[in-house]
Amino acid sequence: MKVAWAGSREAFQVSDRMAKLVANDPVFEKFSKPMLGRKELFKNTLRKAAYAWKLINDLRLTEEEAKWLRHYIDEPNYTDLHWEMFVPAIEGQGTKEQKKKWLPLAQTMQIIGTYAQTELGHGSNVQGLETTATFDRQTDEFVMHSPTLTSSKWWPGGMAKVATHAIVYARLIIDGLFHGVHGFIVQLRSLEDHSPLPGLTLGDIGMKFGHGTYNTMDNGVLRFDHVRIPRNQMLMRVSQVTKEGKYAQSDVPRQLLYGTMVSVRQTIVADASKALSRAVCIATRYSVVRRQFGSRNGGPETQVIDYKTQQSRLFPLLASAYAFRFVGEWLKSLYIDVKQRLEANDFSTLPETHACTAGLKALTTAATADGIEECRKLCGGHGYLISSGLPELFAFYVPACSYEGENVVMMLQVARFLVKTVSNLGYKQPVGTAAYLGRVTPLLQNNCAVQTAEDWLNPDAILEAFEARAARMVIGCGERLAMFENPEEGFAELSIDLVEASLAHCQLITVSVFIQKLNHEIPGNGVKRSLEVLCYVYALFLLHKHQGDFLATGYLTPKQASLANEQLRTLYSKVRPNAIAFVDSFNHMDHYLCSVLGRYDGNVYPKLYEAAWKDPLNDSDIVDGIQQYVQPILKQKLHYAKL
Ligand SMILES: CCCCC/C=C\C/C=C\C/C=C\C=C\C(=O)SCCNC(=O)CCNC(=O)[C@H](O)C(C)(C)COP(=O)(O)OP(=O)(O)OC[C@H]1O[C@@H](n2cnc3c(N)ncnc32)[C@H](O)[C@@H]1OP(=O)(O)O
Ligand SMILES: Cc1cc2nc3c(=O)[nH]c(=O)nc-3n(C[C@H](O)[C@H](O)[C@H](O)COP(=O)(O)OP(=O)(O)OC[C@H]3O[C@@H](n4cnc5c(N)ncnc54)[C@H](O)[C@@H]3O)c2cc1C
Repeated sequence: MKVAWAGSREAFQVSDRMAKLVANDPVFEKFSKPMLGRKELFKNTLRKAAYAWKLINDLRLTEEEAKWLRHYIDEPNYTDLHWEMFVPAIEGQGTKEQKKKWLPLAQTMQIIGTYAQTELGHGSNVQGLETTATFDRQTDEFVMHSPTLTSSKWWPGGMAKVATHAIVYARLIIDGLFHGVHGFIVQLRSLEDHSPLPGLTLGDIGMKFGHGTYNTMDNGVLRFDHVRIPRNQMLMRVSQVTKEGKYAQSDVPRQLLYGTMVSVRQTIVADASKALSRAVCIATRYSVVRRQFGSRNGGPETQVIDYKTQQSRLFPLLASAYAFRFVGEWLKSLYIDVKQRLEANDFSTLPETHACTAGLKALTTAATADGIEECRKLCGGHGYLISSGLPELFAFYVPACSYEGENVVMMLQVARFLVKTVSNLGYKQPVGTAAYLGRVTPLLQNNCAVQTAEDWLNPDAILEAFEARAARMVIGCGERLAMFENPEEGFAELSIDLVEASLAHCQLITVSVFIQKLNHEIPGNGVKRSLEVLCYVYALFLLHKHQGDFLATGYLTPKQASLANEQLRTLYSKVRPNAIAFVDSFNHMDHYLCSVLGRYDGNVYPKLYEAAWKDPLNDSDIVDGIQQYVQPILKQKLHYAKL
């Protein structure tokens, strides 16, 4: 099962080796983080990042090993942006010459980069960005400028205090004409003394949600006051500006400029499965340890994991962690395929890849953020302690619903893809994840044939249900859209339904990938049978949660929906015996979980009690302030005007 979760034996070995390397190195201790002030916290992160970079070089780690090392260090910091956005942006949007010049500097960290796209006034709407890059043909330079307060670059990670360079997205202006938003390599700080270069105002945007989590990252604000950069620092794979000031758009889609975001969105889906698996591991292990009520004749109380309500909240999240793991693997292969096609200027799968990365990013991050919070609640009061590991995990994770594409905005991109697919049905057969829309007649006409709860243990019945639901919602939106004279107005008016139809489409993808994974990639019987149970839990949980869609579209009867719920209850009883095996298969070390409740040894109460005494407030019995502010109250016998 560990290999099934890791994806392969080799992947398991790499991640296991890196997890142990981090867990066994005191430099990467993290329990004390919440007690540090912002400056200490940040300096601590710089120290860890420097030590990690030395480890990577001393141990000659591979790129894959280094990714896992950074992952298990589990601390947002400037290297995230450098490796996951700055370098990929140059790789994806730079010319051969630009890659030849900048990549060696970036790959040896002689320069440290960030990705500066979002501004105070615009994040989702990239075409609305205000920073300008005006071409000066006299000097063969671009003049970077922040014309308004809202044009201030705002949020880029690592930009406030560390990054020496940035990919800055700005409006290209030539002779007063706007030629779209493009990326520009801009140096921010001196490589000698790290001071901001002339014309640049740089700072941190302030503390973020949760204490010890994202405040290890220096998300920055940046303003330009007519800063000049050479013309060859505009990323020119997609579009070019000649020395004479002529703008040329290559025969590649302008959306390749968005390629870095697509790349990160597909990694975010894999990250969602990791984050959700951490929370589920903690909540499952604790639910086995925790006993409450149910004692018979002085015997032990009931383990809370045996309550059906606890199972109905926990096991769908366990199943979702596996579903997101598998769909993340599938999405990565889709992304690798599109990257290879782009090399050959084949853009045929770019729209679908964009829709899948956008939609699955939104689906998995929303479900994971909600799931982490549910896991905190599943642990009762102790889930609210920092030592449970859950509050910090939640605070670290929730911005994923906003960054790399705000979730609703992303779902609207899926809707745009689906509407276009439906409008082309007459003369273009949909393929890939939209292929089911090419079979709408049976999907619109045939209703569910399930007669018993057992009938739901059939992948074909489940697949047909999810295809019919999505098809009927998408086609329904298409039909209502057709009634609007102005398609854009119709899209805006129907956007709520369109987002719901997009969610149905994305849930179909996750269910379908889970089924495919079981049918084609999981060998043998034991692991396969166990994962089949989780696949049915995932699918039937979604069907139950969204039964309104299945009923409203006429595909399911209330009886069939009730049979699905009955089967779900039965499935929970099948998950229960393997619950700990499922979470142990994540191979999360105690260091990574950073949770007293989720300890592998289950030794919760003594360790909870021990952790309490580490709080600085327990350094003394009579703490500072008692004499000055509490004793007087006790002695003054003051009271309300009217007792
Ligand atoms: C740092 C990484 C560490 C490891 C990774 C893990 C986690 C991350 C950790 C922490 C976070 C750290 C950093 C966070 C960074 C950021 O957040 S970077 C900034 C992210 N910002 C966004 O995502 C902005 C979202 N907005 C957009 O992408 C675009 O504005 C939007 C697509 C919404 C609209 O673009 P626009 O140009 O206006 O296009 P249209 O809607 O008009 O569509 C025109 C056509 O283009 C197609 N299209 C749009 N985008 C793409 C794309 N990416 N690829 C391919 N095609 C695209 C669209 O479908 C339309 O096609 P049709 O005309 O319909 O055919
Ligand atoms: C922790 C963190 C790290 C980040 N790091 C970086 C970074 O390194 N580099 C970088 O460039 N950026 C970064 N960002 C910024 C991030 O990319 C943006 O915050 C994100 O893209 C959301 O954009 P926004 O803030 O403009 O949201 P908005 O779009 O302003 O969202 C506000 C509300 O408006 C709604 N809305 C917006 N448009 C529409 C529409 N057309 N239809 C319907 N509803 C709509 C949204 O659904 C949302 O409910 C980071 C953000 C965070 C939180």
